[in-house]
Amino acid sequence: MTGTPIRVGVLGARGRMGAEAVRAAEAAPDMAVVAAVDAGEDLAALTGAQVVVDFTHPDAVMDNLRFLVEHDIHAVVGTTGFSSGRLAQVRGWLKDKPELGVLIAPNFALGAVLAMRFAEQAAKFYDSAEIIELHHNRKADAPSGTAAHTAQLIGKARVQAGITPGEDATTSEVDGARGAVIFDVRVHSVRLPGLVAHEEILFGGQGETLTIRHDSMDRSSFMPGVLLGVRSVLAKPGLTVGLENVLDL
Ligand SMILES: NC(=O)C1=CN([C@@H]2O[C@H](COP(=O)(O)OP(=O)(O)OC[C@H]3O[C@@H](n4cnc5c(N)ncnc54)[C@H](OP(=O)(O)O)[C@@H]3O)[C@@H](O)[C@H]2O)C=CC1
Ligand SMILES: O=C(O)C1=N[C@H](C(=O)O)C[C@H](O)C1
Repeated sequence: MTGTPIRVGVLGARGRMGAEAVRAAEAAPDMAVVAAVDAGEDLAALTGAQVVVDFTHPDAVMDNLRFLVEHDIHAVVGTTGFSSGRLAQVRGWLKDKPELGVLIAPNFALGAVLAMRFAEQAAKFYDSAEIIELHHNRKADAPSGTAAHTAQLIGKARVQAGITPGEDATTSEVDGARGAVIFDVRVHSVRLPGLVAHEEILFGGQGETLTIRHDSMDRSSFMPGVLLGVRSVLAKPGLTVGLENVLDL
């Protein structure tokens, strides 16, 4: 490595993803971990960092982000739970910080990012689509941030193509049996021990179906994306949503 390493802090450092991020950044030749902070610990420990990676909880992430922006620290955020209202709030905080970058990505796994892109492309050709996301049973939020983002991409692509959602003859339903509706797309959440993070995007058309599936078998799958995020956020001011925006897709 030549040059000074990027000073990295990790929030949620003792969690499943945070611990993995600490290990990955420590192993990266161009990074040095200068702070590892978990729940109940003082955020002031992060003030020596150039970039902080956040894998905490949807209830905690906005306070963390406000602190980071206030202290001119770039942020790479994997924590889920970002509504359009929350994103607007972050944009507002960044208005007076023209050099600061925040990257929020619902999924850092390359395959998951590609699956979302492929789903967005397929959405123009099918009026019927449903998503099944499958995760470990320690996950706090449902549906997953990835599934919600995928549904949004499909919904927007359909609107752009002038496609209305296809027929669904269901008139009698046990509550929840047809899943949650996000941007007119049905999303079904499975929670089981043994799983890590999986998503299936199903399209139905005349006499055919198309299934796009991604599996994270291990949390190391997210790390190349996290490290790429840390490297790119320094040169990408403002709010960026989605790793696809720093990949050459
Ligand atoms: N974008 C992506 O690619 C991925 C995103 N995720 C998302 O990342 C988030 C974390 O997932 P995961 O690691 O599995 O969850 P964990 O529960 O394993 O880890 C979260 C950690 O954050 C800690 N924490 C909670 N609040 C704070 C706070 N205010 N400040 C500092 N630390 C805090 C928790 O402590 P305690 O347990 O004591 O509360 C815990 O140690 C989730 O939103 C998940 O959906 C997960 C995988 C990939
Ligand atoms: O909690 C998880 O584990 C994951 N969360 C993210 C999400 O909600 O999409 C990303 C990945 O699916 C793993």
